Amino acid sequence: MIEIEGLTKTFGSFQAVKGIDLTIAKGCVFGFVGPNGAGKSTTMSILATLAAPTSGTVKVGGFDVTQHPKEVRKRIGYMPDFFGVYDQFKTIEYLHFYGASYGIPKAEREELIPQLLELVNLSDKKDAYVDTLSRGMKQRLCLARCLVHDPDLLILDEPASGLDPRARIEMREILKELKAMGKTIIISSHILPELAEMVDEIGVIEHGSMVARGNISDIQSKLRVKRVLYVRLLDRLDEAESFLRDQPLVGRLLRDEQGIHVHYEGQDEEQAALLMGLISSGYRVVSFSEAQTNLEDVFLEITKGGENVV
Ligand SMILES: Nc1ncnc2c1ncn2[C@@H]1O[C@H](COP(=O)(O)OP(=O)(O)OP(=O)(O)O)[C@@H](O)[C@H]1O
Repeated sequence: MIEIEGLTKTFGSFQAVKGIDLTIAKGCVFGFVGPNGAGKSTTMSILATLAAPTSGTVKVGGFDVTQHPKEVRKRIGYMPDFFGVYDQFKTIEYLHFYGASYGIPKAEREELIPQLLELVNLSDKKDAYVDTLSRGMKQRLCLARCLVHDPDLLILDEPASGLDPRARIEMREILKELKAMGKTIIISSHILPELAEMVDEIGVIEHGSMVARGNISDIQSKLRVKRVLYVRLLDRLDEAESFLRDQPLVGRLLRDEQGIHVHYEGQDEEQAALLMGLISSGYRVVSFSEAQTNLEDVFLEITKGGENVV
């Protein structure tokens, strides 16, 4: 659905995008993650035909964004990070306005728009003025607007930003439905955990370069992000702590009342040996488990200085 090769974009002497290659298959939900100013919006606006590449090629559904922008526009729905919503419209009028702009006949719109409102959970707000909607509702309305012409690809720039947890869950559920309808979705965020729950794959961009790409667990293992083990003991915590400190591959230790968090660089084999060592030394281990690696840590690890190129 998306083929990007050697994409660069410069503004004056500043290079915002520095040679990105990216292929996204049809039906994939792809998360584009990176800190503020990394180049996500620039790349997405090029995909949406609103900015021209400085060099490289970008194709959507086989059509080049520079040579065939109209063909590309038919196939995409673009939700920018800042959008206007024409406050004087009611929700339903707003969607009719966009539908008409795409040349959809009135009779067709009469059928389509209630379905779209249903999809984004705004049926009960159809007669509300747009300026009375909450931020989450406006985001969902904007998503419905992107869908009026039934595009194959959705380009969503930070659709969850500024939403409370409940509104984020709603957005995630809608994206799931869109995926089930066969849409390809590229979605950006500067918060990795926010995306992790919604996407099949992620690409991490920093300073205009793609520094990592894959599914979350691939990226974690490629970066060999340290495991964090939690060892809960019945007693002798002080002794266990110094025992653990002397073991190979053990990093930072953090104590709480019942146990010890162990930053550990070993793999499964070594981890099993560590547990055997504790038990054979007489420590009464209640539990020995791998704590979930914090995605925020993974993200910081990937983007520190842009040197961890995967
Ligand atoms: N029209 C422009 N003129 C000059 N510089 C620009 C322009 N648009 C973007 N930039 C610069 O390009 C870089 C990338 O910006 P971009 O908006 O793509 O980042 P982003 O990853 O989307 O960040 P954010 O999460 O803050 O939206 C930034 O340093 C930005 O200041």
